[in-house]
Amino acid sequence: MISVQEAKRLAKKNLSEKRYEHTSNVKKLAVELARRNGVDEDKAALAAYLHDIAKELPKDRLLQILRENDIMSDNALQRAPAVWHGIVAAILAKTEYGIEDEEILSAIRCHTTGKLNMSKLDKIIYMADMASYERNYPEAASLRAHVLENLDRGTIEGLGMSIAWLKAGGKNVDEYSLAAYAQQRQQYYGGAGVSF
Ligand SMILES: Nc1ncnc2c1ncn2[C@@H]1O[C@H](COP(=O)(O)OP(=O)(O)O)[C@@H](O)[C@H]1O
Repeated sequence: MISVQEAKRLAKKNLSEKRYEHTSNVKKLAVELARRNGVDEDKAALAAYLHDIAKELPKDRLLQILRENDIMSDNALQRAPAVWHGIVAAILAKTEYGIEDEEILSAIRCHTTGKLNMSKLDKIIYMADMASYERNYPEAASLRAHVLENLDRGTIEGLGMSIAWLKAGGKNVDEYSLAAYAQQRQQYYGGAGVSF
């Protein structure tokens, strides 16, 4: 498996300056969240550096990688192209960078959508991406404060906000997000109804 330093170098090499800056901020928040929640900080750093590694690949290249790695494609071809880059990043992490750790691969794979049964690391990368330090939508700072205070509750808030934004923008919401949101709410708040 590659080192954190090597993952950092790969992110720098493969991403534009702006996206590298985002990635670097995701890493900072992910490591802080890992520290606060008893999660391995190196795993968080590795997943953070690699989460967007496929984001700037052209769509036809993403499609090719998904087709060539059907078994690892997590149903991508039935899902919106906007969520492909995380799945492809996990495929590259495994096949090109030798990452076998399923927790790291899962966190990279589901970073745009979440999924059922999210681990702490899945939540950390999902939320570090959504609330990273350069995000400037109005709720970004409070969402970041909330997730730093409580990972489970912050993740429910993040999933809910993302679903609401997508719906308001007339976009289809990935099934994985709807399932994650319903499950996390059920687990955290008990029987409280889901409003989506
Ligand atoms: N849960 C979702 N279901 C469907 N599409 C989504 C979902 N979350 C994000 N998207 C779409 O995927 C795009 C990329 O998401 P993401 O990787 O989180 O963006 P960013 O580049 O800001 O990190 C978003 O702009 C949005 O259109």
